[in-house]
Amino acid sequence: MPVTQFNVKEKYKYQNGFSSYHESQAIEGALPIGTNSPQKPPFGLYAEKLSGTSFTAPRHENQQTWLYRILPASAHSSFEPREHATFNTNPENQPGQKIHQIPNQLRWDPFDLDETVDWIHGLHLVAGAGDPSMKTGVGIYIYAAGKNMDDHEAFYSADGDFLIVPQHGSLDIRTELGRLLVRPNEICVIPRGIRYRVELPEGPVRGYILELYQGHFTLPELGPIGSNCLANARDFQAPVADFDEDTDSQWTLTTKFAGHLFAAKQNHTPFDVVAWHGLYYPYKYDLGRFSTIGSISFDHPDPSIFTVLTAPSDHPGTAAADFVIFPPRWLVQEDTFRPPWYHRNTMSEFMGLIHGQYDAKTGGGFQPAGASLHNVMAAHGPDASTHEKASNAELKPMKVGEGSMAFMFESCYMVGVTEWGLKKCAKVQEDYNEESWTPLKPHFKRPQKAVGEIKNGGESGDGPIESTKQVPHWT
Ligand SMILES: O=C(O)Cc1cc(O)ccc1O
Ligand SMILES: [Fe+2]
Repeated sequence: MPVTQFNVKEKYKYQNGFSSYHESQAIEGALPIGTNSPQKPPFGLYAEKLSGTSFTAPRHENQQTWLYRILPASAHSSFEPREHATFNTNPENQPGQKIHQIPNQLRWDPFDLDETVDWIHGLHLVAGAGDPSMKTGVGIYIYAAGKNMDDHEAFYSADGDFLIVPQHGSLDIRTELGRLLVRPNEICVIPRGIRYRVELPEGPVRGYILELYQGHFTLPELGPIGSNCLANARDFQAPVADFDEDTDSQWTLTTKFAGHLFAAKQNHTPFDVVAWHGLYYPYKYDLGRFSTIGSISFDHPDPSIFTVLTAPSDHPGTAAADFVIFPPRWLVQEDTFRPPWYHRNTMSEFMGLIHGQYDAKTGGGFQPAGASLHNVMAAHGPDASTHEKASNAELKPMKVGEGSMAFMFESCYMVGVTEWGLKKCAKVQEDYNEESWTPLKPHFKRPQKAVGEIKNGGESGDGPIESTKQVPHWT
């Protein structure tokens, strides 16, 4: 049924807050009061604990949820391997070959829709780093599906948290903890282990996923920005408890475990959680609510000011993965080359485009549903046409990115590209570098009389006495 044919507000109910201790009960009285695991939980429910961090994780990191359900999650048959030869999303262990580590800048044409498959079979690992079995690294997926998951099938990834970025079509995600409707320009996070099924109420879907094998996403520190802006905690939405009473039908439970699929059977619905409370739950966020910060004087700031969510590595300030967006915003800087600077980064940068045009690439090659990867130290920056425009533009206040939303998965890891990402998808642009940066012309003009040229590196006393802003330009 198209989204427009049911009442969205009726079907999907949310509670607001990031990292908030939530509780929800579909039936009044289903949540035990003052105890997590009473001898007999209310209404004959089973109490079950879902741990998203180790029991002993420090309080500020600890994430767990108590579920009160009709039957425990363990009531299923043994898992059997499924599609072992064809399905593998472990970056370290790709079938028949190692992952390709490529120093080149890479760009992909828009990925195809595929109406023949469901959510599980629409997942394509395009790039990644690390190994889910060691709980290190990330997987970057393109998804494209056109079929609902089977009516009686549920899925979970044991490998990591899914950060889902829809580019086309809506996802109706029924999770154990409740329902989420996630549309383009919104994102959601489904933490490791949470069972869900995906329906496509508006037809085919396509988008991007970052699977985080280590830790969980959190909001970035705001530092001198203060206590508000960027993604505000109250704009994150978690579902409310929503259950079925079905102990009499055959279900398939499929898991992705170390990159491989396994399936088990059970004769009751996995969506039988009547009440829950805790800190470990799926959530969604509308990117339109991001309160963007930027320079109001000069120079182009680091894109970290656009971080929606970050997943820290063990080293403070260095993310295993950042999710960064480039929303519509005003640029007002004076005497500044306003697009991103030319740069090389020790972090890898995978970018996608949900809609519109990204302001750093106006040459036409970076399109919605496409992607780019500027791996560790791969030199990149505005393409020649963007450079030409930006270095000659009259610097009035200007709105950029209107109707547009680009994003970046930035990671401290070198990300390898899979066989699918490099060849099978057949979307890699052969001439990305040649088109973007080879046309750049040198503009350097050595001054006739080298007024300020400093020999042998100069001394600290050689610098101008006045503010640098008053020194005339060289050329
Ligand atoms: O490469 C890119 O387009 C992403 C990016 C944007 C920006 O504003 C600054 C740095 C950066 O890597
Ligand atoms: Fe970059």
